Amino acid sequence: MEKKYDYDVLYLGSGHGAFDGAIPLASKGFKVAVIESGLIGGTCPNRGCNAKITLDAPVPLQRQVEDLQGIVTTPISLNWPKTVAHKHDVIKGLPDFIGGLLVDHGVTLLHGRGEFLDQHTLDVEGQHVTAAKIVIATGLRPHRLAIPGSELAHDSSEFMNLQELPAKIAIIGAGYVSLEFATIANAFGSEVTVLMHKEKALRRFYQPFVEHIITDLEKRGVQFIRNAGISHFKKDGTKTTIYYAENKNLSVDWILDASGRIPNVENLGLAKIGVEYDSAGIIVNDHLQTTVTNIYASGDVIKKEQPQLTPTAIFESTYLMHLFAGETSSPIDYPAIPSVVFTSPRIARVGVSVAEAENNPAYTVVKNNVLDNWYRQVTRETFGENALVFDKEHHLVGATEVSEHAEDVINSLLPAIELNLAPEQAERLIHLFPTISSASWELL
Ligand SMILES: Cc1cc2nc3c(=O)[nH]c(=O)nc-3n(C[C@H](O)[C@H](O)[C@H](O)COP(=O)(O)OP(=O)(O)OC[C@H]3O[C@@H](n4cnc5c(N)ncnc54)[C@H](O)[C@@H]3O)c2cc1C
Ligand SMILES: NC(=O)c1ccc[n+]([C@@H]2O[C@H](COP(=O)([O-])OP(=O)(O)OC[C@H]3O[C@@H](n4cnc5c(N)ncnc54)[C@H](O)[C@@H]3O)[C@@H](O)[C@H]2O)c1
Repeated sequence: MEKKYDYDVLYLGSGHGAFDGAIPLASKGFKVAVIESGLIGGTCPNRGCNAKITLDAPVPLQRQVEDLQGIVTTPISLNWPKTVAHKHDVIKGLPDFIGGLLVDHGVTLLHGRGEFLDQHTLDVEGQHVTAAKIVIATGLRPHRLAIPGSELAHDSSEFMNLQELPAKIAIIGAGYVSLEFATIANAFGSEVTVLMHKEKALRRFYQPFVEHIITDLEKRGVQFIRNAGISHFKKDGTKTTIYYAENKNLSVDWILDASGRIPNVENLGLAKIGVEYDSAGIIVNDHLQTTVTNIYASGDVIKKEQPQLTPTAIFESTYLMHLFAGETSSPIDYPAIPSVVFTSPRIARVGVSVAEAENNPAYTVVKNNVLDNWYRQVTRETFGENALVFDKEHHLVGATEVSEHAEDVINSLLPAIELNLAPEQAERLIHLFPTISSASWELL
């Protein structure tokens, strides 16, 4: 260590953008500290992925029972308060577990809000802490609509902690959070209206597949209002009224503002020390280095093209660990990063998008109705489409699927894309049979 500093590496934030790198770095003998103002582990374990997927778990089960009606005769009903309590049981130990891992590997945990005093010093609630290198991993927070009454709306964390599910819910926006939570709230019995900003939902996904999801949710009673043009919210006794379009209004019990997430870059002293950022996040070079040489950024707070997901944050914090340990000096080389929206059916994708491939003669797009595969008849799946993108040598370079098993299909196909497998190499990968993996691999 450079002796003049308290630590070799100091992380601001304790999410996946920090702890996945901090733990192995400390194990290698580096002096490491993590500053956290909230729950250890950040968004994903406490109010993101882990919490959400526990609330979602009964939904695909309900769909499967629907598909197997007659074979399975038990009536199925979903219990919201018990699911929320179960979610709490699943996630409540995670901050202590992750904190324990950090401390057991020699990382110092500093509880409190951190703010830069200079390029090597942070103030943590009055304590001055110095480090040779600092990683900003402060993540995102929910965006709030800038309209009168916006304080009457709630965010995704509040939704996941609702003890009773409101009878009538409006969801603003049509991104990941909106469509996942519309699926959950509808399955648990709420009357849901999604108010879209523009014409399209889930803009990074293949639009014909996204429309299948919307059509399915509409059949289940979810209402979609495109180009809603919301002007304001107003409290109306126990209800809240949403005023939108020209002179239209909608009275609901609860509003979820899912209009996006914005980077935590304010009040960190960044401008004072010369770290550049804008409304999309912190600006970094190809070594995740900010405009100040000893300061790096990791995870969602980075301004980037890659999806702002947990696996991306893990990859970045792991890359920085290797960089700091002197195990690489190369620029970060992102692999193919898959993404999935946990609607039901799910939509998942990886690699070259269908839209890009359809406009580029270097690629061939092969579309499959996944129900043609006998294995999908086992659970009587009712819907599923998939689009595979191949290059001229028939290497798989992209895949998108909408179906109840989309996430497993994309996970199965991922090695073919990332390792650029030639058809004869793909043939050598044998999958357990019969499984969704073997059924997906057959498509190659
Ligand atoms: C509802 C929801 C569902 C999601 N579902 C998925 C999913 O299914 N799959 C997936 O891959 N991704 C999902 N994500 C995204 C995923 O949660 C993030 O990509 C991931 O958590 C990013 O990690 P991070 O470390 O960059 O940021 P975060 O996990 O947000 O961590 C940042 C930490 O920094 C702390 N912090 C901020 N400022 C300061 C300060 N000044 N001082 C001290 N501490 C500070 C915060 O308290 C926070 O703990 C979901 C997100 C949400 C909101
Ligand atoms: N399954 C997953 O992996 C998962 C799940 C949830 C969240 N996430 C992560 O969290 C991030 C944030 O998710 P999100 O759904 O909050 O954001 P998002 O960017 O996916 O969607 C935001 C939506 O709000 C709309 N919008 C923007 N401004 C608006 C306005 N003024 N009025 C009305 N609508 C407006 C946008 O058109 C868009 O439909 C995602 O990008 C993703 O990286 C991932």
